[in-house]
Amino acid sequence: MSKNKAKIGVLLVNLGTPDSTATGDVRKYLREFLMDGRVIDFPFIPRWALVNLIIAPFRAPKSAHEYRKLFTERGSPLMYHTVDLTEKLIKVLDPEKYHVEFAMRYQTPSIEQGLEKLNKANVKKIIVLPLFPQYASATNGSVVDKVMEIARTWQIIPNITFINNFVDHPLFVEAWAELGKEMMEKEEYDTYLFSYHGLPERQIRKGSVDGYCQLSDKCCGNYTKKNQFCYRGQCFHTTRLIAAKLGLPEDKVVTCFQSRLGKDPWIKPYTEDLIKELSSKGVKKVLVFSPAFVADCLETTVEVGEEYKEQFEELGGEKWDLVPSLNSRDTWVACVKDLVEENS
Ligand SMILES: C=CC1=C(C)c2cc3[nH]c(cc4nc(cc5[nH]c(cc1n2)c(C)c5CCC(=O)O)C(CCC(=O)O)=C4C)c(C)c3C=C
Ligand SMILES: [Fe+2]
Ligand SMILES: [Fe+2]
Repeated sequence: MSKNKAKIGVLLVNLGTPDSTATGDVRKYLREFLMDGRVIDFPFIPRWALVNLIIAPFRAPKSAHEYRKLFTERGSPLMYHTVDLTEKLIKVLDPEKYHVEFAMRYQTPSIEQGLEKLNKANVKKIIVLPLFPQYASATNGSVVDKVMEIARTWQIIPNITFINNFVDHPLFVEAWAELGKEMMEKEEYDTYLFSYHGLPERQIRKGSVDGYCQLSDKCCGNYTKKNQFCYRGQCFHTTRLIAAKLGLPEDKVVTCFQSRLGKDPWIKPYTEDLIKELSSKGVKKVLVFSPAFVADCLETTVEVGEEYKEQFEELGGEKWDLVPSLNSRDTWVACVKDLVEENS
């Protein structure tokens, strides 16, 4: 390819993380994140009041304490794993064809900074890959919203392709199966628990085609064109694909949802309820997957790896092992490469 030919721009977008574990930085992060109307989908005034009068003042110190357990000498895992993934992707993609940048939906580096770099490089097209395997308005939808808010101010808007979700990409499934297999070679487990980030039920209903999703096993238990964008349906589908790849017995596999915030109903079953149920049935050894995340972060390492583990052990559980996330694992890098190339 000629050196003068315009390249394709690739923007990987992850959620974002506080700049440091200082309470002020955590508060700044929470404010930006939770004031997004796709995350807390209330009208502006009630959202502003909830975030600024309740969540930011009271939650920020508690969250900062949690982030102090998570950060390493390289900083936030969510950030450095995204950096590593980007660097590895640059190495495997054709350098004459692609210009790769990464950004965070909240805080830094911003989507605006990432897009400006691609714009300055005169790319002919931009592929945006939100690093969330299952589509949700609060994550992938919000990335699309932000990219368009910025691009609409440009005089020339190149072609922009958004990758909506990648739950059934074979290399995504393969990467999780490899990780699971590595854990299963060292230990035997009674139960395989798949814990996904939760969402308010109303956000699923708002996106439900013809009222199809009743938040039951009947609708979310199948993956069809009616619920192809239903977050809960996609999570159950992810579990089925990974479990099938690993040959796990169906009656040993459970799916649940973590991180509920506030009093409104979130999608069920809640992870903490399932832990109680499993313990009461005498389950002792659990292998936990968290495939709504592609990098280790607060939600995996601290919430699943420490807090839920503690709950399980207090109820008599013996083993609660968390499968590490995809991070910058080779099969995952190959998956991202393929997603980029097939959308070029
Ligand atoms: C209404 C609140 C929230 C919705 C909806 C929500 C959806 C959602 N989030 C992720 C991924 C991540 N969330 C993370 C942290 C986090 N999430 C919320 C709230 C909602 N998320 C809060 C308040 C926090 C901050 C932490 C805390 O104070 O407990 C993270 C971790 C970031 C890190 O720095 O490590 C991720 C990743 C998804 C995939 C999702 C919808 C499907
Ligand atoms: Fe979240
Ligand atoms: Fe459903």
